[in-house]
Amino acid sequence: ERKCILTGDWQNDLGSNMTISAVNGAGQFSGLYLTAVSATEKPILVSPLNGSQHVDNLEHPTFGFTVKWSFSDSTTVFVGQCFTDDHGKETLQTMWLLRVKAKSMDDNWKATTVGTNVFTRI
Ligand SMILES: CC(=O)N1C(=O)N[C@@H]2[C@H](CCCCC(=O)O)SC[C@@H]21
Repeated sequence: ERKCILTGDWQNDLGSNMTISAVNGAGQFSGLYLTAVSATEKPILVSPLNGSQHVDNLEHPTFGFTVKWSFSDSTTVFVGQCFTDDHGKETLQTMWLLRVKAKSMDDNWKATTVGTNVFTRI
């Protein structure tokens, strides 16, 4: 069957790149995320990510990871699944929640955005 281990380099349709390190026996991994876009005006810097994927059944595993942005007070969580097409091409179909820091509780309602995004290997 077609296995999908997330280790490696990925790019999404915004042009953001991520590198995922070795996935350990428990499915845990870390990595680095370089976003091509940002909600802040601050200079973009590489940011750390940590997450885990299912490794018990490597057929189209689900995963999740968190990016703690190094250049802003925001955090993004990604959740998704790895699919492999008939030619062996892998894609990560994800949804994400970006939480930016709200100035006060009054701004809490508008501090989380959601989106979908697809990653392919580079
Ligand atoms: C994959 C995807 O859609 N995104 C991506 O690659 N970059 C943007 C956001 C970057 C946030 C940077 C930190 C900040 O602006 O405070 S996370 C969701 C979106």
